[in-house]
Amino acid sequence: MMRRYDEMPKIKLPNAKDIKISDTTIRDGCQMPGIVMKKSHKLKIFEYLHDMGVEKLETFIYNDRDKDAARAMMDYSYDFPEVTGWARANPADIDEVLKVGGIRETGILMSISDSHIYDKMGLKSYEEAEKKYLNALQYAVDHGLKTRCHIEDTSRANYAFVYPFIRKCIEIDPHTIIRVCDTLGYGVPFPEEEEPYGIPIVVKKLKEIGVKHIEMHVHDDFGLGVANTLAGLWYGADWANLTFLGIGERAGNSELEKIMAFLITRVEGFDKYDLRTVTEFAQYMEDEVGLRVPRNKAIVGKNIFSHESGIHTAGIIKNPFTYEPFPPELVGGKRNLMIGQTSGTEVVRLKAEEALNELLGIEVHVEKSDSRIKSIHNEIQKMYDAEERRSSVSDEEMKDYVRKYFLYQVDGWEEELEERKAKKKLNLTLVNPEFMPLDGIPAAATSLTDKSVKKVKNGSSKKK
Ligand SMILES: CC(=O)SCCNC(=O)CCNC(=O)[C@H](O)C(C)(C)COP(=O)(O)OP(=O)(O)OC[C@H]1O[C@@H](n2cnc3c(N)ncnc32)[C@H](O)[C@@H]1OP(=O)(O)O
Ligand SMILES: O=C(O)CCC(=O)C(=O)O
Repeated sequence: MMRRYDEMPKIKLPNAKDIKISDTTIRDGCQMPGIVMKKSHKLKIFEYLHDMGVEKLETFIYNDRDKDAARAMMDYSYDFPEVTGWARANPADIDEVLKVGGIRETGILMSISDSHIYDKMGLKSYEEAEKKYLNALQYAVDHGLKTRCHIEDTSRANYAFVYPFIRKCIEIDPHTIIRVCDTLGYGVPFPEEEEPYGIPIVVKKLKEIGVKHIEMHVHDDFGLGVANTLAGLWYGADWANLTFLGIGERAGNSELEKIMAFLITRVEGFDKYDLRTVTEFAQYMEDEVGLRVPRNKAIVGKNIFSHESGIHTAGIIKNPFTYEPFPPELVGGKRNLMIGQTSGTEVVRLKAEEALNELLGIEVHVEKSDSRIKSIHNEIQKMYDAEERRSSVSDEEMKDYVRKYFLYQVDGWEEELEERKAKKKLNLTLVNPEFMPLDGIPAAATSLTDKSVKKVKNGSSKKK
């Protein structure tokens, strides 16, 4: 049977036990136009990353602001994320990393594509680029740093230069992490595609030439960030470098929360990570860092556990597994059933029941076949037919519908009530055995009516 999350088979990833996550929200994420992070933001992000179990992060060290934040992060003395540096391929930049004190690893930017070497850097040849980059790597090693070689723009580079160059990097530092930077998102996850685009082939060949550690850093310009990062992991990379919410240059980076949620829920062996704070983390980014999180954003968007359409809500009410990829608790989220244009009667029944429970203070069960449910559904549908309403029906409005159809009628409600009493058609099923109906009318309802009728007559329960 496959009717529960724990009954679903998990995917096996050959090197699952070696895979680790590094974060670049505070580095590449900060490069996003419009994002300005204060030290307090960086520290809070650092804490959230710690809660999630992220192993490492990288940070700039170019000015006192950067250095101060890096030192403050290290002052937490957390085992993880390890705070690492970021430098261009210059001894001077590496000196800045060393000046922070306490940083044991740095990334070094080694721009590898022709346009980066010749146009951006103004270098005259591959040899000149190679000399500059290897010199910086040697300098970092000589100063006792662990290294990462950030091979920038690998997916638009000439591999007749890339592979021999990387061989020389691992001669200098056999344990260096080779970061495959898909800088403009040109990579593709298809195993048959060759260099420079094919991420699987690039990663496989790097392994073949003796690279021990490979990290994926993938931009999302063509929307393939997550697919390419996973392709890298599947073919032998052991690190994924990501940003929370995918913030970063242009279309951003591959999302930390997506990769982690995928690994935790779908792949064997990732219990070490914990995403229970990510919904709150996203809210923090919205409230404090000023980033708007789209409501349909995977994993953390407000809609991720919101359901409105008839078939979906009816399924969810019976078993949330039908239309939820994982339980909301896993990411600190909350299920939200709503009534809107595409809703059927089952969700109206549930929401009516909830409204009654709240209004009456007792547990009430309402049948889907109850004609009043149909009436409420019809009234709501008419509102959408008029094409004026653009939003869902709120819980407050639902209470008004329930007052109108279950507790009294707006026009002639007394007669209707008498008629129903006479016909004994006040057919709420009252689950609470202690509840004593008063002449067939729920007691709480009678005490509500005077006030509520006035409210309805004022028009506050009119269609919105
Ligand atoms: C793809 C990426 O995300 S790369 C990271 C991008 N992030 C950032 O740029 C943010 C941090 N940057 C900074 O604070 C500044 O740019 C600094 C401190 C690094 C340098 O500032 P400046 O000296 O004023 O240089 P500026 O920013 O104008 O230009 C960047 C320089 O870096 C050089 N550079 C680019 N890539 C590399 C590289 N791989 N190795 C060494 N130098 C490089 C450029 O050639 C350029 O120098 P040039 O003008 O002498 O040719
Ligand atoms: O430091 C890196 O990851 C390389 C620069 C970069 O951000 C990129 O290539 O996209």
